Amino acid sequence: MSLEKLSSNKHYEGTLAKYKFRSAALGDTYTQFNLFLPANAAQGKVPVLVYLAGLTCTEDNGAQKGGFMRDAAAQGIALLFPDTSPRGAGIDGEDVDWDFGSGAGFYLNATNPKWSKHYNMFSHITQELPQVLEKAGLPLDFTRQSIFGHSMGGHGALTVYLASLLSGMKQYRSASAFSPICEPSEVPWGTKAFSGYLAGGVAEGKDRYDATAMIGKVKGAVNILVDYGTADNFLYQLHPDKFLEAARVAGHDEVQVRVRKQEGYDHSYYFISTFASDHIHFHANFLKA
Ligand SMILES: N[C@@H](CCC(=O)N[C@@H](CSC=O)C(=O)NCC(=O)O)C(=O)O
Repeated sequence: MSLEKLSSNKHYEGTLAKYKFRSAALGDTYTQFNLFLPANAAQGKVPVLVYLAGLTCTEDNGAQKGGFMRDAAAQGIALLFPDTSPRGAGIDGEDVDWDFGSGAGFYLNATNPKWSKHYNMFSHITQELPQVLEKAGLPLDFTRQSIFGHSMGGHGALTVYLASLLSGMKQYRSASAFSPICEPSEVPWGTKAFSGYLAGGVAEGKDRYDATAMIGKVKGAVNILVDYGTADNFLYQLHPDKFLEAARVAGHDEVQVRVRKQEGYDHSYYFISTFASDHIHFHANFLKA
């Protein structure tokens, strides 16, 4: 599990580096990630904010187009950008569709035997990456960790965060999302992923990986921010209104769950980078508390 550094660039007085390692969680395939370390990481461990990208993305989309680094550098927060799926697993059909298989890991642990050796992005994000980075001696404080993401990655951020609360682990301090798939068990992207990756199909997905179903089960306080655009051509896949309604029914008020409707914005990184600063500052409130 040793890390190989592939590139390094000075960025806002810190460093953005790309690494590669052989992942056990992803079935012994090579995976890559980008890591931004702010300048103050030279003095000691810094908090970590994990960014999960969407369908068709790699570890590069958020790092190159998200516009997150200026504020992360100013706040002294590291940014971790994992890939969105295993690569080159050699599974029949994994490279056929853009919304299933490669580039579309959905941040779950597959239980369908066809996919379960490799498609374990949930374990990769929540366990393997923190262990590998800590073992490598990188100056990261995983006791101060939060998570955010876009679209499929927004679904990932919300469900990883809520799963950690429901398990009692509280691994993450806060979660935020740009145009997340909030109710995957009711929309085409999600039902396709759950039917394919999970032995128990959509019912298993609804129980374990559906933010709208999960938020209703969380009893304690949550720290969640969601932004979506009214001109998003994928809005029918997202259901932010359903997530908000479920949160309110469960007693989570606007301090705990804030869902913002942004007029005229679409699904792109132009939208994400417009509100990037808000999301970094939202997480900084909890990571630096
Ligand atoms: N190929 C698709 C569009 C794919 C797309 O829009 N991907 C989004 C994430 S969608 C949900 O997870 C994305 O982030 N793309 C990468 C980027 O840099 O914009 C089509 O043809 O419609």
